[in-house]
Amino acid sequence: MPAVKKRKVAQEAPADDSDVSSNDSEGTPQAEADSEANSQVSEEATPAAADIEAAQPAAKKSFKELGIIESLCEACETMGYKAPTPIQSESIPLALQGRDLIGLAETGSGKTAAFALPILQALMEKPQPFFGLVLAPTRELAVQISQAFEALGSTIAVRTAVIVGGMDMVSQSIALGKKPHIIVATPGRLMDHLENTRGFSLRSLKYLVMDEADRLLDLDFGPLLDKILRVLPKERRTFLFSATLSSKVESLQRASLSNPLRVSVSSSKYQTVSTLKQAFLLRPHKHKDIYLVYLLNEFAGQSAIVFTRTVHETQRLAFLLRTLGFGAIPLHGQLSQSARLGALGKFRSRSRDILVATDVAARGLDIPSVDVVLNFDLPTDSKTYIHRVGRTARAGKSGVAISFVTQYDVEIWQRIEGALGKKLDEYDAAKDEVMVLAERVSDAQRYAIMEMKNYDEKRGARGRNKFGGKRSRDEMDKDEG
Ligand SMILES: Nc1ncnc2c1ncn2[C@@H]1O[C@H](COP(=O)(O)OP(=O)(O)OP(=O)(O)O)[C@@H](O)[C@H]1O
Repeated sequence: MPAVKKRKVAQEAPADDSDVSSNDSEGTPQAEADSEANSQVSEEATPAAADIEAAQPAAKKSFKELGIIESLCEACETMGYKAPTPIQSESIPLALQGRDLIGLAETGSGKTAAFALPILQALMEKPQPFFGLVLAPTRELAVQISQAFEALGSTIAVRTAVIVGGMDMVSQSIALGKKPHIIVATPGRLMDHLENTRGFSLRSLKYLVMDEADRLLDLDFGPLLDKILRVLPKERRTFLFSATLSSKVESLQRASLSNPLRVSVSSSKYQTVSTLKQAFLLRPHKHKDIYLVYLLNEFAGQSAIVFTRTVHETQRLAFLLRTLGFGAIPLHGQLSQSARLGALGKFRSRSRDILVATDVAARGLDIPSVDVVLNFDLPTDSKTYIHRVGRTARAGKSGVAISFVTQYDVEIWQRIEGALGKKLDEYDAAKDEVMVLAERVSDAQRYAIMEMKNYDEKRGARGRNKFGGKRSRDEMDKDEG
C-alpha cells in the first residue's frame, strides 16, 4: 500500500512550456528510501488535474510487501537491491493494481525496475508473446533496458528483442519471429517493422512504456508515436517515465493513457542528487582544451564522460586526448551502430576511462563506475543538464560534475543555475599548473586538426551527406549528435 493520501485540489498544470521535473534532494536509492514526505501521487484523469499529496510518509516496505512475487524478489536480491527505492515503492503497488502511471523521479533512482517488475509479474501470471513494448529515445538505452528486463526476468526465462535503427533488419525480423515477450525499441525502426515485417503485429500488446517520455517528444518522434499508438490496442496499460517531464507530455498522456496517476518522487524542480558535487569553471573559450586536459589529469584514474555539443567536437577531442595519452573514446550519432555499442562496451568495462560524447549519451545510460561528468560544451537547455550530470552519482554513489562556462555561455549558465534554484561554486583550478600544459596541448591540437581532416575525408569517401534529403526513420532514431 502506498502512503495514506490526503486529497487536495490544486491548480491546473501550467499551460506554458515549463518543465515538471522530479529530483529528490536525498539522492541515493537508499537515502531516498529513508527520505520522507517527498513522494506525491496525483490523479491525471482530467486535464484540470487534482493533486493528491502524500500526507504521511510511506512506511519502508520490502519488494514482497509491495506485492512482488517470490521469484522476482529473488531476482532483485541477486541484483543487490536490498529495498525498493521511493519511485519503486510508490509506483509498483499502483501498477500491480492495473493503473496507468506517469512516473517522475530523479536520475539514477531505479525507474527501470519500477516499470519492469510489474510488467514481468503480469507476464508471469499470463504469459504470451508481444506482452510489453518499451520505447526509448536512443539505441543504447534500448539495449540497456532490455538487459534490465532479462536480468530481472531471469528466473522466469523472459524473452526480449531489441529493435533499434542501425542494425540489421533481417536479424531483427528473425528475433521478432521468435515471439519475444518484451520488445524494447526506438520508434523509427519499430515502425519500419510494423509496416514491413510479415506476421508482426502488436495487436495483443498488454503494456506500453515510454521511457524518457519527454525526450521521445522533444525529438521529432511525435508523428511516429501517434502512428505507433494507432496500431496498439486500446485495452492496455501505459506507463510514462522520466526525470524531467514537460507540459508537452501532458498532451501525449491525454492521448495515450487512461485515467493515469502521476507518481512523483520530488521535492522541487530540477534538483540534483545530494551525492553529486557540481561546479563550474569560468574561462575564456580559447583555453577550454587546456583546462580539459588539466581536469582530466586531476581526475586521473577515474572514469569520466566529457559532453560536447557537436559530432565534430566529440571526434576532435577524442583525437586530442588520445594524442596526449588519455584512454579516450568517442560516442556520437554518426558512428556506425556497432562502433557506438563497442565504444560504450569499452567504457563500461573500463578498458577506456574517458567517453567523449554528444547528447546521445545524456539520457538513461546506467554506468555505475562514472565518477566525473565534464560539460565541455554547455547543453542548451536545463533539462539536458539534469540528464547529463545524472550519468554520475547514481544509485547512491557519489560523483562530480564540472561545467565549462566561457564568455559566450554566461546567459545559458545563468538559466541552468536558475532552473537548479541555486548558485554553484566555481571549481578551484590552479592557474600556474594549467598553463604549464599549454605547449603540449597546442601540439596535440595541431595533430588533432590533421586527424580530423583524414577523418572527414574518409567519411566523405563513404558518401555520407549529413545535410541533404529528408531524414530517414533510422536517422531519427540516431538521436542527437
Ligand atoms: N531498489 C534498488 N536498490 C539498489 N539499486 C537499485 C534499485 N533499483 C535500481 N537500482 C540500480 O540503480 C541504478 C539506476 O537505476 P535506473 O537506471 O533504473 O535509473 P533511472 O531512474 O532510470 O535513471 P535515469 O533517469 O538516468 O534513466 C541501476 O544500476 C539499477 O540497477
